[in-house]
Amino acid sequence: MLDQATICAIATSPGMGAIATIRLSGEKAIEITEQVFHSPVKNKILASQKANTLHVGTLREGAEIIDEVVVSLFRAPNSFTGEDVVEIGCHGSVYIQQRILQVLISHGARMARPGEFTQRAFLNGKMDLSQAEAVADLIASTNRTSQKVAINQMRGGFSAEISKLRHQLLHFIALVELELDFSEEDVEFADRSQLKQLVDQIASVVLKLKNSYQLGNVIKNGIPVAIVGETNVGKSTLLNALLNEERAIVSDIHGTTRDVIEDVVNIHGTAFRFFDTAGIRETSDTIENLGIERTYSKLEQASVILLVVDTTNPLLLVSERIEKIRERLTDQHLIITANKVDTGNSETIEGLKHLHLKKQEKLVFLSAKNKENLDELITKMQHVVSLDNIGEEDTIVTNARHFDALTRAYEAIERVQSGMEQHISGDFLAQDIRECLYFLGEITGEISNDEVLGHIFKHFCIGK
Ligand SMILES: Nc1nc2c(c(=O)[nH]1)N(C=O)[C@@H](CNc1ccc(C(=O)N[C@@H](CCC(=O)O)C(=O)O)cc1)CN2
Ligand SMILES: Nc1nc2c(ncn2[C@@H]2O[C@H](COP(=O)(O)OP(=O)(O)OP(=O)(O)O)[C@@H](O)[C@H]2O)c(=O)[nH]1
Ligand SMILES: [K+]
Ligand SMILES: [Mg+2]
Repeated sequence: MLDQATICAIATSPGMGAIATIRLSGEKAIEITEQVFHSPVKNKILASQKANTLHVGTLREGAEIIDEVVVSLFRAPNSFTGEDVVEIGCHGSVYIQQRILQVLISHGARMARPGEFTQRAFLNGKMDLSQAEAVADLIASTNRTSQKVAINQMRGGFSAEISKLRHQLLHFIALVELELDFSEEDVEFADRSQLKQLVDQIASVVLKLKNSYQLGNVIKNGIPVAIVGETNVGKSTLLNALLNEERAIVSDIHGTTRDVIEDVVNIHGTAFRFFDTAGIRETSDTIENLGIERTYSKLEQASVILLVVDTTNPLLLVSERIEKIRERLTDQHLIITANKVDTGNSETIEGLKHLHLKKQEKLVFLSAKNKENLDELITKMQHVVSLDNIGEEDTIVTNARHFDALTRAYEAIERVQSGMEQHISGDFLAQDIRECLYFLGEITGEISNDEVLGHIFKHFCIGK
């Protein structure tokens, strides 16, 4: 339900910058501003100004001037929210911004809830729900890839795909219903092989979208990289070097790291989520063993494994460690990171150079302590999981809610597919198709309720 109140909020980051923007939206946006704004132009009335115009003047409380401001006018339905919108550009002082908010509220506006401007844009049909959600993703984007995916979704890329699917599903229902109409005359009107082709095509698109979430999750949360190896090989030193920060404790004591240490860093536009882990060794220490168990579980969860080996150790030992980890991997990429080349054993280094690498494997020699050759490691990590080839047109699902809906839509489609194999009658097929439509409608917000909407918009920032 859309309430009629005129809402206001600071749209810019509080306490930062020379200029701040306060935004009002609603029927009384212009009227309320009128009462506190004074133009130096004689007899200028905001109410009679054209849409999309700017006006310089003073913002006052009674006779007192609070600030010199620029006011921008947008008129319904041509605004971000679809309502009358006024933006007040004032000076960046937190005190001034608060005073202006107070004076607007005392003239009848109320504070906007988090995400309420975007929620109104959705309720007024300016955008669908997945586009509104992309606004939040865009604000939170930290690199080129997450920005690209969010802007594509905000501009309706995902919505267009869903809408295409909806049309195909409706076409399917129409064909099936045609068949039903003629069934008494025993005519098989809808060519079932054509129907089958249509449903298979829909299923493959839904599956593609659903599966893109694996990549979408990586884009949103960073590529998971586990740093593993024996104790004291320099895993924590490597983490610190990659983060450029003394994040983990480094010492020459074996078993220094006990728990998983996690941090995200943006390297040349790609977010990596690193996990420094407890060194693997035989030990009777209970806590350390719990830590080692966590190391193994991170090994499973990561897409890239940095296996750190210590080149000051004998070749045989190092080779044995590599083999042990290889045995445990499924489809993760392995980068064997031969550390401590500054004091390394030359026989070990030579031997490693001749190590036979499998398809998903790479080898890099470096010194974590001296930050020597880190660039080569970074380059190799980027090659391993290249996100650069995400095209402008590719739709990538990054939102758990969408993934959930797609999963259920796909289940419904699978029921249609198996129903067709069993020559089930058209009205049962149509029922599952309608269910599929329902779940797709949840993504765009055609199907929604206050609870779902409340949950989505409360995670937005205030002023958005
Ligand atoms: N000052 C300001 N900057 C901003 C926003 C804003 O609301 N105000 N935005 C807020 O997110 C973003 C830009 N998005 C916007 C999207 C639509 C409209 C808008 O007024 N659309 C109307 C009118 C279009 C027209 O005049 O051609 C419309 O769609 O009908 C404004 C901003 C980022 N920068
Ligand atoms: N010479 C040299 N020493 C290094 C290098 N990298 C790490 N070290 C040293 O190796 C020792 C162990 O380093 P850590 O980073 O704590 O090793 P770890 O693998 O995290 O150890 P655990 O957490 O105990 O498993 C420290 O004394 C580091 O200074 C390197 O590239 N060269
Ligand atoms: K250590
Ligand atoms: Mg450590």
